[in-house]
Amino acid sequence: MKPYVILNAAMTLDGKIATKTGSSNISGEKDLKRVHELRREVDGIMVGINTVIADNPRLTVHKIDANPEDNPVRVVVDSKCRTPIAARITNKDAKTIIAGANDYKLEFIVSDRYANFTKRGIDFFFSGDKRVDLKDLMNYLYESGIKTLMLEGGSTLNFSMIKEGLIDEIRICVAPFVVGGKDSHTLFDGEGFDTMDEGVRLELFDSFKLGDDLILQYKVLNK
Ligand SMILES: NC(=O)c1ccc[n+]([C@@H]2O[C@H](COP(=O)([O-])OP(=O)(O)OC[C@H]3O[C@@H](n4cnc5c(N)ncnc54)[C@H](O)[C@@H]3O)[C@@H](O)[C@H]2O)c1
Ligand SMILES: Nc1nc(=O)c(N)c(NC[C@H](O)[C@H](O)[C@H](O)COP(=O)(O)O)[nH]1
Repeated sequence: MKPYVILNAAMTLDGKIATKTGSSNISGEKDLKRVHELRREVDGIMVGINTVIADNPRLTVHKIDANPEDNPVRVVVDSKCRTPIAARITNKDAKTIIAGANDYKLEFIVSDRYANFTKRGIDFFFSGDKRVDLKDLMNYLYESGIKTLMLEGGSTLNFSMIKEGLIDEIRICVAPFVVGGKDSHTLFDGEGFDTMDEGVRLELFDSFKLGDDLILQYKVLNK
């Protein structure tokens, strides 16, 4: 079993979710409120380790009225357990799970870092050898009570998740500017598919303007 997974992201018209320097201020104010309403609705929110390092996000509901119990469980996909101990996702505002890979587990669980994380109440889940096995992780999260999960990037994790058929819905904010750059991060990076035929098919079920931005909502078809 797996949670119902909604990928949410903001991109420029040219499909970039961050520049090569990591600059990623894309959504307008109204879209940020929409994002926080979605955060309030879901049981969990997941990002890749590079997003934690680049953005130091809180992953809590803080741009709209909310109670502490509205915060989703935060999940970081972090094979080598590189999450900085001072990262905001380690604070007490919400529960946090770090998902690591088995090849790095033994060394990590005897370290002072591990002791520090567990002292802060952070949970760990290990699966896969060099990279986190995302199917196993989804099953673990579902069994832990996370029935709906918001995926908030970045590009590499987004591609692995869609390639493995783990994304159910995609909600995209398209902002009215372009930044270009072959080294910018796009909505889906990873290794990509070789042919268009292999592309994951989507069905647009809603679209609307929000402030200056355009919101596109898709169901994922061939999972
Ligand atoms: N505009 C937006 O909506 C938005 C949202 C989130 C992130 N971002 C941007 O995305 C950038 C980071 O994206 P990224 O692609 O470098 O990193 P990422 O956040 O996708 O993290 C990827 C890392 O996760 C780890 N990982 C472990 N198991 C994995 C697996 N099975 N599949 C994939 N990854 C696995 C690996 O260490 C991998 O390098 C940042 O610059 C951030 O600002 C933008
Ligand atoms: N929807 C959306 N629009 C953006 O313009 C943007 N940069 C992100 N980026 C996703 C990132 O994971 C974090 O949402 C932000 O870094 C905000 O951090 P908070 O958790 O609110 O502290 N997401």
